[in-house]
Amino acid sequence: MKFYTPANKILIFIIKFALIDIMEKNIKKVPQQTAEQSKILSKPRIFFGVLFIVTSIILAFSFISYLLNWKSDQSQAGTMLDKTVKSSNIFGKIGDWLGNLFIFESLGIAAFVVAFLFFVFGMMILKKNYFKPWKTFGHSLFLICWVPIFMGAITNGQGVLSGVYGFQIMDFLNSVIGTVGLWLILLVSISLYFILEFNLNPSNVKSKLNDLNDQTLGRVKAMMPNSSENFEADEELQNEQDLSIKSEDSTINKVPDFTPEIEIEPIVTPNKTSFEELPNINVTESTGSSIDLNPVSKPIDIVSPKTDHIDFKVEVAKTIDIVDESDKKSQELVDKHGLYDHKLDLANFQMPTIDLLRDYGNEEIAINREELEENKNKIVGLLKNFNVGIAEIKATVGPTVTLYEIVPEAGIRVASIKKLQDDIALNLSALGIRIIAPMPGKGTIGIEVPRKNPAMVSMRSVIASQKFQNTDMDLPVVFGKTISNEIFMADLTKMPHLLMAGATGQGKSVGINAILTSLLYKKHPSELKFVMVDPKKVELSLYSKIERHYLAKLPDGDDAIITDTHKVINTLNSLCVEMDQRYDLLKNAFCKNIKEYNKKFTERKLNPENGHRYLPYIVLVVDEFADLIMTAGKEVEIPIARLAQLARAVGIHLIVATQRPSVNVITGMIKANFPARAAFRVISSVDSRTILDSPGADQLIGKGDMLYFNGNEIMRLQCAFVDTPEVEKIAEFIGEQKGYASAFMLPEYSSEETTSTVGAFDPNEKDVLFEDAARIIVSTQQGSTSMLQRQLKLGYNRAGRIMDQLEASGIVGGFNGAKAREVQISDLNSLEQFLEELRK
Ligand SMILES: Nc1ncnc2c1ncn2[C@@H]1O[C@H](COP(=O)(O)OP(=O)(O)OP(=O)(O)O)[C@@H](O)[C@H]1O
Repeated sequence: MKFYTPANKILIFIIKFALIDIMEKNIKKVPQQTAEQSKILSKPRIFFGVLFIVTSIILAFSFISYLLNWKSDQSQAGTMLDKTVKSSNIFGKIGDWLGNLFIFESLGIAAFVVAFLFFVFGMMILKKNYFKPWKTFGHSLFLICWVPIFMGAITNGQGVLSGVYGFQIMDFLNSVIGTVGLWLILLVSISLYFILEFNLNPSNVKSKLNDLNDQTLGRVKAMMPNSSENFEADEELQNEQDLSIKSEDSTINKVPDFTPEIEIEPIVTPNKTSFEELPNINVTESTGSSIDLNPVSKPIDIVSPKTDHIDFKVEVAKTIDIVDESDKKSQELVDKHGLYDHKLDLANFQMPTIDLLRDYGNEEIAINREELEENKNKIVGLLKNFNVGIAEIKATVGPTVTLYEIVPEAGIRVASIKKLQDDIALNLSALGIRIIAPMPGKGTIGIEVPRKNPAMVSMRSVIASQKFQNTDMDLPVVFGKTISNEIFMADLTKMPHLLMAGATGQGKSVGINAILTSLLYKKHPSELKFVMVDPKKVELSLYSKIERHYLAKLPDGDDAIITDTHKVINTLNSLCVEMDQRYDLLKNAFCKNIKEYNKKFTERKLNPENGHRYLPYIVLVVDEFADLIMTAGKEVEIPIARLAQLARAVGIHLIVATQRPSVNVITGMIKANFPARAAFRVISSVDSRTILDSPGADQLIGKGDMLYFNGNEIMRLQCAFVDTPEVEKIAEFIGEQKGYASAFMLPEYSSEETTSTVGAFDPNEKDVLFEDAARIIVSTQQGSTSMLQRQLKLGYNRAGRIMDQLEASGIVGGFNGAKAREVQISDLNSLEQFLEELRK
């Protein structure tokens, strides 16, 4: 079968041209370009645009004509130059040739898709963006592949509907997999296509049908009288409308007994709510006219038929128009450039694949009936010995723990069962017995008994689960499975910070890796950055490979993974600066949180020239917090507490882990701001109380057995297991892909001791960019080195030197801690005079 048929060549040419056009569009995202400029079409564009559209029309009509006459015309092959032979095609022999080429010899009726592509392409060249290029080409390609084979299967190659291409592939498939297989492929592929492309699944279709139903019902209801009062009113209205039809030349204002028909545009609901308290005013929905929402709009007079013609004036507040104006601008930008795509810099970035995670294979929960029966008998027997009668007992088998739920007989006190925890543990001779009395929301008492042969919960199984794959959480963190074997996930943005504790060797590092892995599997590098603090130096070092993709660091930081306590202090303070800057951006954009802000930015409602940028989430991971507190104390505690208190709205979240959850490490200030806690096995019940405010973590069995407290209730989970080689593979997979030029730069922060006193200003030694920098600083009124870095594309050291010179010359004030320096000159005119003076 020939691949390079003329039809295919044309298709390839179209795709190439489309790619060039799309790339051109992306490159041309220059904000200064005005809407007018972009609308002007160059002559070649007009020529080629029209050429493509005309070609598409010729193709389409030739194809239609060919389909009607192909039998009689096919015998004329090779008579192109013979004037005596006439063709019945609307475009003569050329039309006939085109039809033969595209329909008979290649694609069958799918040739119309080619004609359509010519049309789309012509439209794109003329900058009429009615079609989304990628989607259109995607759909077209699918149809070009699928339709001929399908037609071939239906017609069995008879006629021209399948074309040679369709028939040959159908024939080949038929011989390889048989007719049933062929139909199966066709049906599965078209179903998949609809499901994936149009998100058609039964629930979706059902909800869409429901919506449609609701809308229709709503409309019908709106037309129906819903009370006798309304009914009467409607009758009156009907009478009055009849009247109004009779007196055709009367107007609303002139005729008192006339109820106006007002069509409310979709944004203004034809509301009963705003009008129903007014007696006898009927507002009906109709088509044709609309309320003018312009500020100059005439007041609308609504005349009530019953109340002696009291004028009711509705005026539209002018502010609506202001919003409309800015919305219009952003809409224009969106129409021109599309929505802002934060992934564009790393558009080809591939998310890690599931096969990077190991399949451990032993995840089936094998129910050992003997063990269950034995434990049940022991529990019942023991409770009986202590005169605790049981009405019912039920067991739920989880990966590591079996939960026995008992309903005690009437009159038994819960406290008396709780007291028996140690006795039950002794009797079952098992570690890790936990009694939950009562089980929240269940009316039972739970006894968790560890299983003799626990099942492994692998990271692979939880990442591959539908629950994780289909989640719409902003920062989904999958911990593992609950004791009823359900996958447990939580949204880090809702936590909003997580405190983890666990004695050494109990699964804390695996837990951190599980959290990081789940985020890496869901978030694009443009959406998420990690700040990693690892005083132990070995736990998080694996992640250094993803520095240019996912890590954030200080401008002068050598390693993105911070191991030095002094640098930790600077980084935490720098995060506080980032937090403050983000709050300023949110304030200027009138947004309450990062989600709203990023949405506005994506919709091009925020101007990057005013400092706005797409804000990735930042997750700070501290592996050994106790060590930091011991070496740096308050210097670390204060910024951590500040971040924990304030940073959630601006997308900065903290995960702090410690081996020793003692009160001098997890102070009241820290604890109060970390509602979500995860506890692996700890040494004593005092530690358990420090981390969870209740005992229990000391009763865990280790190896990822954990308790998770979400602020309300404590849940027992089995943490998913992800081994170091798996994390290494994921980091390698990401690290090998194209990344950003460097790690995400946090704002500079230098502690007071590190900023040297700035000497006297020497005009001869000033940097060549000194004046430009001064203009930027004065025009923005922000004395920030990182802004200079960004605007002038400088390294940190040079920008810092220029800032020192600006300070020495008196243009900016001294170093101001976490805040930007004060700018001493208020406008550009004064600055120019000042620079003139300096030049003398
Ligand atoms: N979720 C889990 N499932 C199965 N086994 C686990 C799980 N988590 C941890 N383990 C086992 O426990 C061992 C120790 O885990 P991990 O390294 O996470 O401990 P740790 O608490 O971080 O210790 P340290 O603080 O000393 O680093 C692992 O090597 C593994 O064998």
